[in-house]
Amino acid sequence: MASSALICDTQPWKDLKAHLEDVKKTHLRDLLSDAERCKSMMVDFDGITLDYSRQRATPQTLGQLYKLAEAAHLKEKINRMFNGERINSTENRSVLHVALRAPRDAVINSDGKNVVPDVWNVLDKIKEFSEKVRSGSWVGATGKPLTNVISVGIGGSFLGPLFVHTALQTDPEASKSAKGRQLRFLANVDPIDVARNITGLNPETTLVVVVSKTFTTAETMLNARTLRAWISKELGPSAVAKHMVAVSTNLKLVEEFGIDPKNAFAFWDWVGGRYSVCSAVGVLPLSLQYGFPVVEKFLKGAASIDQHFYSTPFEKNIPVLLGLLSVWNVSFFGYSARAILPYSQALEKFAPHIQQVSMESNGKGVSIDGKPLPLETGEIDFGEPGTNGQHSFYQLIHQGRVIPCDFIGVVKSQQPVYLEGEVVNNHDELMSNFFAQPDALAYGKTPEQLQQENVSSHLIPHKTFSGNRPSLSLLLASLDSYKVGQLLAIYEHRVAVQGFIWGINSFDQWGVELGKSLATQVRKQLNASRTKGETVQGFNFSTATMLTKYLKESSDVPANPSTILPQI
Ligand SMILES: O=P(O)(O)OC[C@H]1O[C@](O)(CO)[C@@H](O)[C@@H]1O
Repeated sequence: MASSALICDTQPWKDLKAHLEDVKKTHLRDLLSDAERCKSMMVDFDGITLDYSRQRATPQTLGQLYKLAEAAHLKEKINRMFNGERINSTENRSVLHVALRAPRDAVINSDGKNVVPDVWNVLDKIKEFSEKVRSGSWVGATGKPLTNVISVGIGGSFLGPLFVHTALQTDPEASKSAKGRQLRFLANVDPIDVARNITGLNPETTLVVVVSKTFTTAETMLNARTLRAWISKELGPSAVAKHMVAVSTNLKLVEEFGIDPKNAFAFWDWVGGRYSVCSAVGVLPLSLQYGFPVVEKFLKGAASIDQHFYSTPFEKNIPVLLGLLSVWNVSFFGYSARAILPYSQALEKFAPHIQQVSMESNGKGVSIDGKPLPLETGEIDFGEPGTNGQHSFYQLIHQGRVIPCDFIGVVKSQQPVYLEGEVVNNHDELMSNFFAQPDALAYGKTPEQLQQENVSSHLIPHKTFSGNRPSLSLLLASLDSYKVGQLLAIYEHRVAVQGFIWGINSFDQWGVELGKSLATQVRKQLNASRTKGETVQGFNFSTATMLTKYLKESSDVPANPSTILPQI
């Protein structure tokens, strides 16, 4: 790709900097008194309402952000992504997670080849396999049906599927079809995680799905070897063929591990790990748990947003609006964090997933051409479901630092509870908070209001809320598998929009490599010290001292214990 100007050197960027000073003059509570402005800041699409009227922005800000999008060639970049161009230039790969949820008859090319038939071959294979396992026609080595699944993977091979699983558990249709089945996730290399995962499970009725794009990730491979040993010890080595399957782009390593390639489910290098939940990475374990039809609905939800993102003018395009407003908050206001606050317990794993999608994608220091960036990209994403978060970190959000918030609410509860004699049901109670918090942040409370309430003067400074704190609200009609797919795709594309505007590569992750290679050196040292008694060398004073202490104090841990971890 030809080298291009940094976005911060363009005129629209400079104009926005100047405009910022104007916007800062008006408090959000005054912006909110303009009903016409608020009306123009609401978008409805396919059961989703976005209200961004509580952003510190005016219609003029939006106009200027569209000019910025033009300067960043946003539309062209979106098209290049959908056209399968190799926009992940440092890895020379296309970025085609949208193909994973495209309808069977769609045509999406990578290198001149339509990838959609390959996608559907794997989906059909997953459908067939998961139906066999669920119906009991595929059984374990001792002839028992496999009712439990442990999905072994980390990062993108874990967080997305966990988020979707946690959300689907509360969907009545999905939970009905999951009856009698369990799905667990093993990610951490901490032995506690493997011990917790196998606790209460019988290997005779357990299927292990090893999920790794590369099939080289240290944590996943060690956990996979540990579970292989657990199965072999209990059922004999030949049981592995019936009890272990894999999801990977590296089918050669899958075979070398001892998993029959017939039981491997492929995906492709044009799917980034953190964008892989719609590939076999998520679709296989979720189909085993809920059945393929439920997962197909989830894919259709994501596809509905893909279409919306691709074809809707920016003024009504939810991921584009969200992306532009995030750039506005991060790069102009200098707000470096973003809170993701779903008022839905079913979405408790949404923020952890988006943390990876967003922070691994956009936490970059150079432009896509390799030029050092004079601006910060990405933001610190964190979040918890409301109302739990209100009793935890909201104090800081209300009176401490300014952190733009995403409030996500659901109109119809998945599992309504009504108490006799109470008019406001439990979901109404939850949603009362969803509606109240954004206004509390925006309006705040002035010293004059407190005086009128006869608050003692020494408490007035403590009870004052400055307000003027931006948020946006996403209201979903329900939270079935279709909506979960939509929500996922909205955030995936929002992150891409931010990266496209900042002019970075949102699809590589070189920043995770250095720590991995240093861990390899430490691992070698531990091995040499434990097996040959070699002293610690080649590390700085601090690391050498701590490592030596660790080796000394863990010397009573046997190097090669012959038993598999106890269950806890
Ligand atoms: O699926 P794999 O290849 O095991 O990788 C797991 C994760 O590790 C990372 O490479 C980061 O270390 C992520 O990008 C990826 O999702």
